[in-house]
Amino acid sequence: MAGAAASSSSASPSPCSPLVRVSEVAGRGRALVASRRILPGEVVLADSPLLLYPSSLAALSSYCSRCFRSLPLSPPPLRCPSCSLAFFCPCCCCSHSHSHSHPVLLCRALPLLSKASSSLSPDLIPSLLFLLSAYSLPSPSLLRLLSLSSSASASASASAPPEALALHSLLLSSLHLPRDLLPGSFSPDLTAALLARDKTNAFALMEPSAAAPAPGPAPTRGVRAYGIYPDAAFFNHDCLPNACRFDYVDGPGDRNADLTVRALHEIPQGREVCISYFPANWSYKERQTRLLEDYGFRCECDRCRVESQWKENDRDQDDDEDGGEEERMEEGEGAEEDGEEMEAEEEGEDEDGDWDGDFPHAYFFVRFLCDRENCGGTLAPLPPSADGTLSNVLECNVCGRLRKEEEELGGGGNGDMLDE
Ligand SMILES: C[S@@+](CC[C@H](N)C(=O)[O-])C[C@H]1O[C@@H](n2cnc3c(N)ncnc32)[C@H](O)[C@@H]1O
Repeated sequence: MAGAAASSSSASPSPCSPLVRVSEVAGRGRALVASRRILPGEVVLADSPLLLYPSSLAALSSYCSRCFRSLPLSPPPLRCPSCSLAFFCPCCCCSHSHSHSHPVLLCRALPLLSKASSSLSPDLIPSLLFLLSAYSLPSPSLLRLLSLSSSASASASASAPPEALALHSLLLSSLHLPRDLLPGSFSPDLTAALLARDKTNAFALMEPSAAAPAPGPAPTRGVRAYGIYPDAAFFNHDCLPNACRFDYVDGPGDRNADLTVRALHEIPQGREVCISYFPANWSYKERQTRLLEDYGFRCECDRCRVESQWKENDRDQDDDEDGGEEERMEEGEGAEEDGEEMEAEEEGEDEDGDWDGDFPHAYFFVRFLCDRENCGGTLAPLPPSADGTLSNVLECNVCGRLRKEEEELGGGGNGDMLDE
């Protein structure tokens, strides 16, 4: 289960939550560690984005370019008068000055990018949108972005990797961006450093799920935007996380694009708080491949230690049952695990609220993995009430389904669905 105890603390930045502090953990870099006992469902962190950027050019006409809410049909959204490609919510976002809502560099580049897009691989567009957004940041935010970790593989080489050089020259050649619009720091090395931060730290914000989820398989949801969150970027990964993240981008208020991380179960003081960087039902092979390629480390969590001992046949079978491909730190869209098989092998909880035994993920799958077909989300309890009363309702962070927790697990069912 998630989280080695932190070994030593450092003078790292303080996160915006009193529930966690930044600590150095051997072999894992900086980590977020519980500064007190955290209750099931408690909000560990609510973090505002340092940077948000659209996932594609098509997303520009569906989501406000400032707050990334879905654009309403009425009253009509405001089209950016300069680039004509970006839209803004009619009320709150139009009232911001144009340069605040839509940075000049991005605004000037979008028509050029749109024109060039037919001759570019679609895979390059999100990276170009990221670079344009990052190079539009004010210096303190750019420095903050660069202070985040980048995966070992990206930072291992002394010179900028070829993909970064190609993207850098695309900004200059295909887009013909005027030099005077680019910051003085614009360089191939900086482009490479920014791309490495994006790869290691970006969270995907999903397209909205249905307000009242219909029964049956979860519909496939694309990505509306990517965000970099300066404090959430300190969460390390665990294949059996003790927390998971939620976003409510279409919600009310001016912090709609915040990322909220809630505890799945009680977390003792001093324990590292970890999330999963992708759907928890991914196979051992998929997890290890993604973590090595995109995050530069080999996972040695309890679950991986157990699964690394499995016979190849078992693993292949496991791989066949899993599926789905997601980008960045995202949960959802995986295929189902065999819940019945997992239930039969449940293990017990130790005194720290972690699960011991040879098969530590059995309990996790039964209790915290959404069983809706095609979902792959993680379930976390709703936050406790003001007087500390724990909620017995679990919310899925992908399909949004609410499920009432059973008094005891192992009764064969998965609790009552509240929203069917
Ligand atoms: C989003 S950052 C997390 C914060 C990071 N540890 C830091 O020092 O800023 C992701 C990076 O943290 C490290 N990391 C995350 N989870 C890890 C784990 N379970 N084991 C080892 N390293 C991990 C990897 O270097 C990864 O590329």
